[in-house]
Amino acid sequence: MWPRAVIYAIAPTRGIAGKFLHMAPQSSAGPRKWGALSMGPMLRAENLTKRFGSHAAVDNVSFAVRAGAITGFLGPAGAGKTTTLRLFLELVHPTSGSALIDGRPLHEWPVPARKVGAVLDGHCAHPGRRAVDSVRWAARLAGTRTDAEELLDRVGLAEAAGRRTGSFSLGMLRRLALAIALAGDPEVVVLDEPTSGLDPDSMTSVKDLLRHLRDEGRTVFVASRLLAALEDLVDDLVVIARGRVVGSGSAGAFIDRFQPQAVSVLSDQPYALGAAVSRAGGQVLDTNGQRVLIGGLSPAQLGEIARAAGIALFGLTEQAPPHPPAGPSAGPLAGPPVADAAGLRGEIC
Ligand SMILES: Nc1ncnc2c1ncn2[C@@H]1O[C@H](COP(=O)(O)OP(=O)(O)OP(=O)(O)O)[C@@H](O)[C@H]1O
Repeated sequence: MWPRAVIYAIAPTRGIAGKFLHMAPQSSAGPRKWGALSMGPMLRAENLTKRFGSHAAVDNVSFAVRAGAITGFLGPAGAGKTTTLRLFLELVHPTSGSALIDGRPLHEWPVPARKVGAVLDGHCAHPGRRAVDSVRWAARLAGTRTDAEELLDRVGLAEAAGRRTGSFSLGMLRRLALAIALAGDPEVVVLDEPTSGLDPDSMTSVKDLLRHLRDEGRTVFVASRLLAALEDLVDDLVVIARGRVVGSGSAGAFIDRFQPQAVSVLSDQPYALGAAVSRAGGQVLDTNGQRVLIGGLSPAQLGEIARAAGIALFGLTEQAPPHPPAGPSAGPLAGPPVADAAGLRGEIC
């Protein structure tokens, strides 16, 4: 069942490739699947539980992540995303159940760094060491011949390759962490909030890199609280709340299913915005001073259109559909759908 408290917002980003995810059902009345079965899984959680004392951070979770796709792991703060990633990486041990990578626990792979590269936070290099040396070191540990300079170039750190990382910004450290994770030429890349704290250009380049990794045939599993951070990136989604998977499947189908019918925005150029919207095939449903109600476009599309036209948007709000989607598990969306003033962030909670 989708919980009533699914609140969401979508950033002004491009559309999503509609692909499918294979997921092991948790029970007959278990989490919602909105895609069809497809390729075999690369990551699989089976009845996975992790308790900290009496608290189940991850509660009997089962899901699978398709090989060769980018899968988003979406959930609010405290949902159990990081704990699940840590379970796959064997940084914590499950209370029960299993977290398998390509059918085995990570430690059973001869060189784990060649199977999985992971970034859970941006702090992974000695501050006194040069970036290029940290990447070389990681490559040496994994036994690969990775060209550290080329890899740093791929993550946008070519200029900083020779610098000691103690002076790096958060965004640079995140890129460096990604380069270190990729030094083992891994089949699977696991990332926790990889675009958090990055400026828009850095976000775009990190997302482009992740798409390249997918296009190279790697499996990318990326956790985020924000659908906006994933929407234009992921093929599939697994959604977790309060330690339980509440749904999984095609990201496009997820968005379509919960797409509101109208988007309300504030703009100091309402007429120019209306014209741009009409040119793009959307409809201006209503105007009231600076507030414009737009139909037929997602917030993501609207953001793109406004950005392309050089029009600033403020107070973007999604309007819940007047009739909730049909189906036994598609409860009405509760709470105010939110997107912040710039329309750059959204949250599922
Ligand atoms: N080492 C720990 N000891 C006790 N409780 C923990 C520990 N690690 C996580 N938790 C708890 O488990 C729950 C899930 O935490 P987790 O960090 O996995 O969530 P999350 O979805 O990654 O959240 P966020 O998006 O804020 O990082 C939270 O209630 C958290 O407080």
